[in-house]
Amino acid sequence: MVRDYHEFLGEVLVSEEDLQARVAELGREISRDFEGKELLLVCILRGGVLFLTDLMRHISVPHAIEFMAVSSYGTGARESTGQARITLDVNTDIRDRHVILVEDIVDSGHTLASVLELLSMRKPASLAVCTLLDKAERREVEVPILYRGFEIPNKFVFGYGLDIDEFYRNLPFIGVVDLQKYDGNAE
Ligand SMILES: O=P(O)(O)OC[C@H]1O[C@H](OP(=O)(O)OP(=O)(O)O)[C@H](O)[C@@H]1O
Ligand SMILES: Nc1nc2[nH]cnc2c(=O)[nH]1
Repeated sequence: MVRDYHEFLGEVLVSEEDLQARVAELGREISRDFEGKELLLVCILRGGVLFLTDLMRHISVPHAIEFMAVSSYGTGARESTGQARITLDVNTDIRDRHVILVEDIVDSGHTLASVLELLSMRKPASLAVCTLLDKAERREVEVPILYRGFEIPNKFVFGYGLDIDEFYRNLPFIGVVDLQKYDGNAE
């Protein structure tokens, strides 16, 4: 049974109000930076979906959207792993286009590093990263982040696209998981 998140919510790290305000700011910033141009927003599934759909409502320059999926291997569901493999590629030619990668969170950096390596070989006009959350303390490979919603501490978070064991992505805020309570009460 999927449990009520109140049973293991440590704290609300970013409220719905603060999230929405920051997403709107990022959208305005991107719109200013790309004025007169056309954009391609590439969302990395699945966590980035809520962020993408809110962000694009605040981007006033013309933009198309595409999706990629990456699977990582290794240590366990709540640890990043150092290896990432593209399992779903964009469905369009990105050559000479202005591309922004949209992510929910950058942790070790391996997911983004793999995607950036692949896409940069295809010679886009520009390639930038927009992430809602940056867990900078955990970085293992440097990745260039142009647009950043919030830098967050090294805690496991959920909500607004981010899952715990695939659930809770629908919550409108970012919460910290109290892992002792979550794992301790697991069936
Ligand atoms: O910087 P990294 O250490 O590579 O971690 C970041 C990645 O981890 C999460 O995806 P996850 O693999 O949990 O998939 P999901 O988005 O489908 O939940 C997140 O959405 C990023 O893509
Ligand atoms: N749900 C979730 N996924 C992540 N992937 C990397 N860090 C995190 C995190 O804190 N929460």
